[in-house]
Amino acid sequence: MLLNEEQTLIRDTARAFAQEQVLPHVRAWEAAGEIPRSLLAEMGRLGFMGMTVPAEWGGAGADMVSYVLALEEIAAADGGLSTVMSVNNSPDCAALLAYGSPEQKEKWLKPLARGETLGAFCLTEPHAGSDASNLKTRAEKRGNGWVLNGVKQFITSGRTADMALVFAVTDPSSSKRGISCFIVPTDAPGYRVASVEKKLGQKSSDTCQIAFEDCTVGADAMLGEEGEGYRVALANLSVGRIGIAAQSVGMARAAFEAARSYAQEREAFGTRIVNHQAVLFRLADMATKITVARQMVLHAATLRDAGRPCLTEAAMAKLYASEMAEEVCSAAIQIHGGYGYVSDYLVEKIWRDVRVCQIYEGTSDVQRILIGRGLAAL
Ligand SMILES: CC(C)(COP(=O)(O)OP(=O)(O)OC[C@H]1O[C@@H](n2cnc3c(N)ncnc32)[C@H](O)[C@@H]1OP(=O)(O)O)[C@@H](O)C(=O)NCCC(=O)NCCSC(=O)CCS(=O)O
Repeated sequence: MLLNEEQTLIRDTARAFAQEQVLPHVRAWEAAGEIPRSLLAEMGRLGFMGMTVPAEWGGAGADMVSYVLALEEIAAADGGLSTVMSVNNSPDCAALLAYGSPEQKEKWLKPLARGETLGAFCLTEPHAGSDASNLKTRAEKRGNGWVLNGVKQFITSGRTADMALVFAVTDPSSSKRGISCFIVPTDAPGYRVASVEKKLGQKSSDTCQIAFEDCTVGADAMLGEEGEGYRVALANLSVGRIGIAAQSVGMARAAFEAARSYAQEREAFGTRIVNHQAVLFRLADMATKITVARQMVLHAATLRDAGRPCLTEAAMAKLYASEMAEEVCSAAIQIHGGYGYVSDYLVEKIWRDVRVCQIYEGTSDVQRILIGRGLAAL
């Protein structure tokens, strides 16, 4: 796909930012389990935290193609940071843009899209991941507002976010149509970070279990209509999944580039290892698969920009790109030999970081369900 001038500029800006201001620090942030808030603020100033949000609501007003290009660049520097960016953009900003009232957009979307505040997305529960409508978190009407009780699991930015979109059952007798979405400030009494998970990868971003204990919000906290929450979640997750696919491409590309550089320097059997056909063919396969995945991402994003349905294409992009990325990152370790397995080189980190792309925002098998439904509807 050929990029236009604006898309190229956004990609190049994101690449320079990621390589200069992110990459040199990733080991330190991984060790600290934290990304400096000043960096997120800078990303906000560059327009990366609300990329497809129109300027009137604090965003960059860019298209989806530009968004996935920028996300690939950030992911090529740090997987954890790309996930924070991804959740903030979509589902969070996207859901507020699509379902928020003008007052909600003014109060919550503008600062989120500008990178002045950070968002979390609380759908998953300890017993309800793929089976996302099987929620136990309850929201009960009390006085003029709502009281939330329940536990949410695997919440990106749960400790650092300023606000969260929280999905809770408002009518237990109505199944999927009894779920509503609430905008909850994380300093509301009753929002408690129950634990910060110890993870395989993406350690720079926090992933938390959040307990809602008589967490009280006003009537104006509901996003969308009562009972519309499950739709709000699924509609925005499907778009968010194009972003996860872009992150997968970015991490795979970074591992590929590291392996190519290493192969051009390292010598074995009297020559640089890139001259061994086994290594060169491995690099050729890696580059081909990354290119295929990127085209799938760009295709899904282009459909989205054109206002065309892209549910199946988004699911296909996430499925292929995330599984490809693990394979490519493993091949990059193989090219590095023993050095690929130790922390002197980044490929071991990238391999750890990319694994979750096959799990979060819908596992590979959830993507297969969605693709299968798309095929059945043909
Ligand atoms: C496995 C599932 C795909 C199963 O979905 P369902 O069969 O339960 O859902 P449906 O009955 O098909 O849809 C319900 C409702 O929503 C509407 N809908 C669905 N998709 C869309 C869409 N793309 N756009 C608009 N509307 C949509 C649909 O029409 C129905 O509406 P009506 O009732 O007819 O009015 C699903 O459960 C699934 O995707 N599971 C995976 C969940 C997942 O990805 N979880 C990760 C969440 S991330 C998180 O919580 C924390 C991590 S974070 O990233 O920080």
